Amino acid sequence: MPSMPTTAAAMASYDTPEGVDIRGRYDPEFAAILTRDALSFVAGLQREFRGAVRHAMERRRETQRRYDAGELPRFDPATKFVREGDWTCAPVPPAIADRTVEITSPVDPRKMVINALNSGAKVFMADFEDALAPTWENLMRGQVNLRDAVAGTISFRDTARGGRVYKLDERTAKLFVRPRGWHLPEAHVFIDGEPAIGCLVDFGLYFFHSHAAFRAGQGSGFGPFFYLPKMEHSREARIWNGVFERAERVAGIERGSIRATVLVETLPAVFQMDEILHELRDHSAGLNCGRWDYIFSYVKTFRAHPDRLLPDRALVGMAQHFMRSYSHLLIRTCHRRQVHAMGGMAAQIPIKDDAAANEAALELVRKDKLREVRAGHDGTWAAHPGLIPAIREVFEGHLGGKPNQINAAAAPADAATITEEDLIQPPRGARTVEGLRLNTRVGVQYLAAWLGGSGSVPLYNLMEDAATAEISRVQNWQWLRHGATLDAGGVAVRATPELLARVMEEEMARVRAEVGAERFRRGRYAEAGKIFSRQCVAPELDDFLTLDAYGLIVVHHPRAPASKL
Ligand SMILES: CC(=O)SCCNC(=O)CCNC(=O)[C@H](O)C(C)(C)COP(=O)(O)OP(=O)(O)OC[C@H]1O[C@@H](n2cnc3c(N)ncnc32)[C@H](O)[C@@H]1OP(=O)(O)O
Ligand SMILES: O=CC(=O)O
Ligand SMILES: [Mg+2]
Repeated sequence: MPSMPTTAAAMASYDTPEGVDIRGRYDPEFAAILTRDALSFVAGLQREFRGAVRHAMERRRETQRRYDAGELPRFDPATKFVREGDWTCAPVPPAIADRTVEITSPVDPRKMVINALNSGAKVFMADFEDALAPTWENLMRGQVNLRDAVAGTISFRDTARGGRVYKLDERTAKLFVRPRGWHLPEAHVFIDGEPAIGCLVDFGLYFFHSHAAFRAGQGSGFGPFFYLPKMEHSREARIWNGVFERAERVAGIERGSIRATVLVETLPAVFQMDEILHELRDHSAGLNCGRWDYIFSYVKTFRAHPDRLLPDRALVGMAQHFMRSYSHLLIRTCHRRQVHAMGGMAAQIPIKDDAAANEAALELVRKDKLREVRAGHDGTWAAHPGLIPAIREVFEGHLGGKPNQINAAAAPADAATITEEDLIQPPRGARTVEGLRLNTRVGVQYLAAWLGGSGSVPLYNLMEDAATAEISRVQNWQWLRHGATLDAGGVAVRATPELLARVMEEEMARVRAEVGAERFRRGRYAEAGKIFSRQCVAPELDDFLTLDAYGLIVVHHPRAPASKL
């Protein structure tokens, strides 16, 4: 735990407008972001949209209660006219016609932001969401990094690498920024006595400081560009559209300047893709298959349906019928509406110490990307710069010089006839105690890293972030809740809290041996183990592990009693 600040800088405070209270640490660098005008802009967004956000979150809970009572997600008969209507989204801005390879990374560390912009990818998605633990320090440093990246002045001197200096190349990737989801509060910024809505802080501060430089540079007259996560219904897209319109009005820039790609990464949202694009039609930059959160959402949506248990996490890939159907329908929907249909993230990352294993991992990435481009995706994600040459080769080889396949109206043959049943068909495969062990080992290590301030980490040669960790948590919960039968090397055993307790003890010992006693003691592994166990056996499934654990990373200055958010 950091001690109370005593320097003059730490005793200074932010210059805030009426009704705004900053409870995060003071830092002169952060103060250049948290200016009175920028905070007034954020407060204006909060005041205009907080009622609609509250309502949307209540509607999520209400809809979930219906799923819990046995209803299945489906297309909404009331918006059939939108799905069947002949409309298109606004033309794609020339600056982002080519999005064949997009790299993602958290908005901090600074070095990673520079590396991502220089990586050779067409787009860099800078993340306040799945890849970032939303500590005050991470969020504010992230804002500083983004401002400097758009200004073109970002640089970094790496003392750990003999003082190597990082700065931007001549050509860089186009920047997209992903704010947090609607559900997350920002407990270091209070507006009118309540925590601000996290994504409005992320969006508002970045937009305020960078829109002019972005449009003049990166966006060639358009922008800034965004990725929007975890929406469940088009009413949530309508709120974002309102936020964009307000921002454009306040900034005095043309309507339709801001563009955003929506991640279709919840099960309810797949039934709303046309409706989401329609709400955002003047601000849309297409849809993306956020496959990891989508799997998480499948479990969450069907939490009360014992007939829809997932097999081991490693078996829930894009070849499963419900996943393939989702990706194919997304491609068809986007191309009908003349916007990009973006593919998702393969979780493999380079393996440094084993050439054969590295080649095998790269081959899996190539296969995944080939499937995507053949199906009609216009671009895809990479988690690491080392994957970009292989992914570019696959996409550019297939597109033959075209920036995308929107006008080719590419879509798989089955896409026009995908049914509600196709989209929810239970995945097939074995459920094993080994799967329970792996979920536990990965979930605990991810949570320990997240509590320590890292939101994306390499574990067992895969990239793990909040979305992939959520699958581990909810899958354990689901198996325990419904007493799933698991295979233990040919013997059938039932998933029970007692089994989890035993697995937890053994896996904690294994993690301790793997990371070493010293790192285990200094890290927050024991605390993470307790939280993860509690979440797996909770009578009611927690909506988000990051929301449940958020209070543990909130640090108020001057120190207030522990947050009870
Ligand atoms: C489900 C989803 O939402 S996916 C999207 C959200 N997830 C992400 O964005 C995860 C992005 N990826 C990462 O965070 C990282 O690649 C990790 C944590 C998985 C692995 O990171 P590391 O262990 O640091 O990787 P590694 O040691 O191989 O890094 C080598 C170099 O590549 C750089 N690098 C690694 N990943 C990235 C990245 N995504 N963007 C930019 N640079 C990167 C490192 O900065 C390092 O640079 P250096 O040689 O100049 O020092
Ligand atoms: O955000 C992406 C995902 O797969 O989740
Ligand atoms: Mg996600």
